[in-house]
Amino acid sequence: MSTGETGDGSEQGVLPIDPGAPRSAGDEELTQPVAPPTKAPGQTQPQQAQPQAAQAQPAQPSRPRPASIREGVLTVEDHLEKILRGIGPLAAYDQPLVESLGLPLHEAFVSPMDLPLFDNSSMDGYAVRSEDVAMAGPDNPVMLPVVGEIQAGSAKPFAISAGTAVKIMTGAPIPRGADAVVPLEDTDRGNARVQIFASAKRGDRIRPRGEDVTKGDTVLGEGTVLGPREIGLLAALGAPRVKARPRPRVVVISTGSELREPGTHLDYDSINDGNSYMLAAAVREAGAICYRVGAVDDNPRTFQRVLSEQLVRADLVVTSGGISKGDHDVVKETLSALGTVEFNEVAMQPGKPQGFGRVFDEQTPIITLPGNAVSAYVSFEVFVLPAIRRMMGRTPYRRPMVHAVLASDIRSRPGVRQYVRGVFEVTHRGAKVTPLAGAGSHLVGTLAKANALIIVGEDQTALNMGDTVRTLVLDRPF
Ligand SMILES: Nc1nc2c(c(=O)[nH]1)N[C@H]1C(S)=C(S)[C@@H](COP(=O)(O)OP(=O)(O)OC[C@H]3O[C@@H](n4cnc5c(N)ncnc54)[C@H](O)[C@@H]3O)O[C@H]1N2
Ligand code: MOO
Repeated sequence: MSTGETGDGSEQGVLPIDPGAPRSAGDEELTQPVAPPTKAPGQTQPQQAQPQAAQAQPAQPSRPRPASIREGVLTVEDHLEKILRGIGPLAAYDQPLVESLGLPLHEAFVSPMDLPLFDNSSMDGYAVRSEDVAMAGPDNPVMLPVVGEIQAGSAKPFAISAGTAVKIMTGAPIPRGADAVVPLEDTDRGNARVQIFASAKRGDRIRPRGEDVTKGDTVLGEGTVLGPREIGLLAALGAPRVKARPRPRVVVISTGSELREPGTHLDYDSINDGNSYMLAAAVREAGAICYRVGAVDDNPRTFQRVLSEQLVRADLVVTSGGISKGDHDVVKETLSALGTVEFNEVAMQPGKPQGFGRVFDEQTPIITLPGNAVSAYVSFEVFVLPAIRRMMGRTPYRRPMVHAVLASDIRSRPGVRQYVRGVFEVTHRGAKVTPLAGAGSHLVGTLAKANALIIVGEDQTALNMGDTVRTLVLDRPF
């Protein structure tokens, strides 16, 4: 059995797309214009195109809503759509080549030159005229005077005349008049004169100009995700920079007066700030640049000050904690007052409380995640990862789902989409996923054992051993 990838992870087929990326059916409604890059004082990268503010563009219920979801609760799709509508692709500009690793090429790359750029030798040996060595053999050496030596990088324009040879190194330009190279091993390696013990045909051991790439060829299409091979090719073609959307700069802030920096003293009532490290790593894994801000306490003034200080370097802010129903939910309290961030209950577990909007004059997008570690992780996977990919112009935005056979029963309550931690493996019988025991949103030990999230739909209350289930296989590049 194959692992049956089902394409984009969207449940109902809505795949919002950025204007620069290839389109597929159903994308039109979220196509947005991209403004030219602008630079605010102190910014190191052009700002992202400003799409509609979240509150100005309420999510349109564009697909059937599972019947079991309570009124007033957003579906996962609704919340994701709201985020993707509210966060546009960053404006593309020239990126240093190595920095472009993992970014999609903004426009097709047309080769400005032939590769190889000139006929050159594929071996160390002697450049000759093939007709001069046509009769050469082990018992019938041909003796030729050596009129010079050409190394790779030698600028000397060489030409040979009939009955002569030039010593030549791998990669060096073939002198005019020569049409073959005899390798050193088939000669006596002479310097003034050389004995040649093998014949050579026209073109032997010559790498001809334009053999690999012809000037004017489209060598990399628009949207090609740049890896080491593509970057190597671009450099070989003389491009020190390449046009791509930049890596988004994501500021990660965790909130909670109980949080301490790992490695510092813990009182009986304090815990280590695991989330900001987990989220920072996830941001980086998604291909973005992360600025991890240590934990801030539950004082709204502190939170507001830290947030506003950070915006100068943020294309996106991600917070964890402080958004549920408690008395000291600092993120919700502070940002609700601004009126540009909406907090909702989303029909998912873990990850029920969520928020999204824009903040301050910069109108920087902010995604607020719940504080429970597993909730923060799952929320990142479901909402932040697609947003980062959209900013970079990487499609699909969402991780493709994989079908796998369930190894033990799962029970769920109706009205929420459950993301159950599991272990995915491919056995000789096909793809299999085993749910891990322990559903608590605080269980980071279990989270670290998982490599997959099993999806239980909103209207499903049970998945049984042997069922084929939808699974997000984590950590896989896509
Ligand atoms: N009365 C209700 N209480 C709660 C509800 C509810 O609906 N009614 N929802 C629960 C759910 S579900 C979640 S999820 C959490 C989300 O709460 P917050 O986003 O406000 O998060 P906090 O209260 O700040 O923290 C929750 C939990 O996570 C720990 N935490 C927070 N930050 C970190 C961090 N950076 N590293 C490690 N652990 C962290 C924190 O200590 C708490 O234990 O609310 C439920 N409550
Ligand atoms: O929804 Mo909370 O995220 O279950 O723990």
